[in-house]
This record gives sequence, C-alpha cells and structure tokens, in this order.
Amino acid sequence: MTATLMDGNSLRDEIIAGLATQIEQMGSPAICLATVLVGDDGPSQRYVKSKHKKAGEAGMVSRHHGLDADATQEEVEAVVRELADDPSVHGILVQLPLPDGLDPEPVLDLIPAEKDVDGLTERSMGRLVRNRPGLVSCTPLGVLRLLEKYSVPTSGARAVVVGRSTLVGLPLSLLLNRKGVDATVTMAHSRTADMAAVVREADIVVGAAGQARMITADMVKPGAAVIDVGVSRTEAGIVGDVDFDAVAEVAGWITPMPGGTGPMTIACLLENTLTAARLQGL
Ligand SMILES: Nc1nc2c(c(=O)[nH]1)N[C@@H](CN(C=O)c1ccc(C(=O)N[C@@H](CCC(=O)O)C(=O)O)cc1)CN2
Repeated sequence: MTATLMDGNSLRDEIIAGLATQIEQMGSPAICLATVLVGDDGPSQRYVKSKHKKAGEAGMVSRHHGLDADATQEEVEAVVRELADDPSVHGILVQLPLPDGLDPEPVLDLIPAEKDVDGLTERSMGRLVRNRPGLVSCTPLGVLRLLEKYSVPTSGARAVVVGRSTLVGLPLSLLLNRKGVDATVTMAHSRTADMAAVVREADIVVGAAGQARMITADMVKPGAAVIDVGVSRTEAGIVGDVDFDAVAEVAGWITPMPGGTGPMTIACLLENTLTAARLQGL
C-alpha cells in the first residue's frame, strides 16, 4: 500500500479525550445527549449504543428513548417534543433511517436548532447554505477533520463527492466549498455521465453513494485523497464505496472501511453536543 491511511479510530479517540478534558475544566456539568431509535434495525442499534458509550467516555450523560417499529408518527413526534422542551437535554438525535411509513422530515424539524446535534433540521441546513454559524451534520464534519488532520491540501483542490444525500453528500459539498476550505466541488450521482472521467479529475474523492466498491483504481488520479463514507453489508462483511486494496496503491491518502469516517461521525456528534450545551448557556 502506498497511500497514507487516514485512521478515524485514533482521531476519534483523540477528539474524545480532548472533549473529556474540556468538560472536566468546565466543572463536569451534566451535558446530556438524548437519542431516539424507532424499531430494531441491528446496525442502528449498534450505532446508538456506540454513541452512548463514547458520550460516557467524553464525560457526558446520555438518555435513550426506544420505540417499537410499529410506533406511529404522532408517538415519535411526541417523544421529540418532550425532549425539545426538557432543559436538562442539550442534544437530540433521531437515528435514521426511520422504519417505512414514518416521515422523518416533520420529526427532525421539531428539534430546536440549538439542540440539533445532527445538523439535519431545515434551520441547520439553511444556516449551512447561508454560511451562518450553526450545528453541521456529523459525517461531513468528520471528513473535514480527517482532511485537516492528515494535512490534505484543500484550497483550490478539485473535490468530487459521489452521492447527494442530505445526510452526507449535500452538506459535505457545501462545507468543502466554504471559504477557508476552498475546494472546487463537483457533486456526482447515479445519473452523472462518465462517472470515471469525473472522478479521475479529482484531488479529493468522497464515496458517499452506498454502492459497494464502485470507486476503482482506474478512476483515481495518482496521489488523490480518497474518503469512503459508503457502507454496504455483503457476505464478506462491511464493504465501502471504494475498492480499498487496489485504490490504496494509487491514492495519496485513503480512509479504511471500517475504521475511517464511521468513528469520526460519533466524535463529531459529541463535539456538536458540547457546542450545543454551550449555546444553551452551560
Ligand atoms: N441521525 C443519524 N442517523 C444516521 C447517521 C447520522 O449521522 N445521524 N449516520 C449513519 C449511521 N451512523 C451514525 O448514526 C454511523 C455509521 C457508522 C459508524 C461506525 O462507526 N461504523 C464503523 C463500522 C461498524 C459497523 O458498521 O458495524 C466504522 O466505520 O468503523 C458510526 C455511526 C446513518 N444514520
């Protein structure tokens, strides 16, 4: 492997240790992250469990609200409303996806902007678009942290983000385009003509389409930074959007899957929770 490995597990641990120190210096106030999980999807349960474990390591408290898969829209919204009104809760996270039949949009929009540690409400996304301060979604933030940590040049770099989800692709494209980061960003998606040629132009490639190993070595410019956000579960285990072994021979930097952007999502969620607590006067 010639590429530098961008290790999300070690950067997550570093960030969480830093948060623990800051919270201790604040006199260890009860900074509370509340999670809402509807249904019994295995991976979602694991992610939520991990969020609680890491919150504890950062010196935060956390609270979990689990609802059955057949919960109604009204029941889910009632839980979020209660958390929104509770002054002891600083951050609210509704684990996605919600089961079929539930509409996430009205649920998310019940979260007050200052408690929106996932950065997914209309208000938070609007602030991101308008370049105003606000909480930003966690995986895109995690990608920026990795680029920064590994000193990947971004100013004037060509970045291609494959995937246009509101969870990752869209906010990440906006962040990469921001002043101070200054990449020239292309958003690519399933209808992009000649995807290989588009990706080959990029100094920074982000795979966020959820298509197993779709980014192959022949699509990657030598020396590019390649960030994998896609997760596909195959018989061989968890596979990302990047054909890791072959791309690692061409790229300058690469994230592993697992161990890259996933852990960073949780680290940035906890950073957002501390920011949210401060916004609420703690
Ligand atoms: N409300 C949200 N829902 C979802 C988000 C989100 O940011 N907010 N992102 C994903 C799931 N997710 C966090 O919620 C998440 C995904 C993956 C990991 C992670 O650490 N993965 C490990 C692999 C472990 C495994 O998948 O079994 C890794 O990459 O090393 C953490 C969090 C969708 N929903």
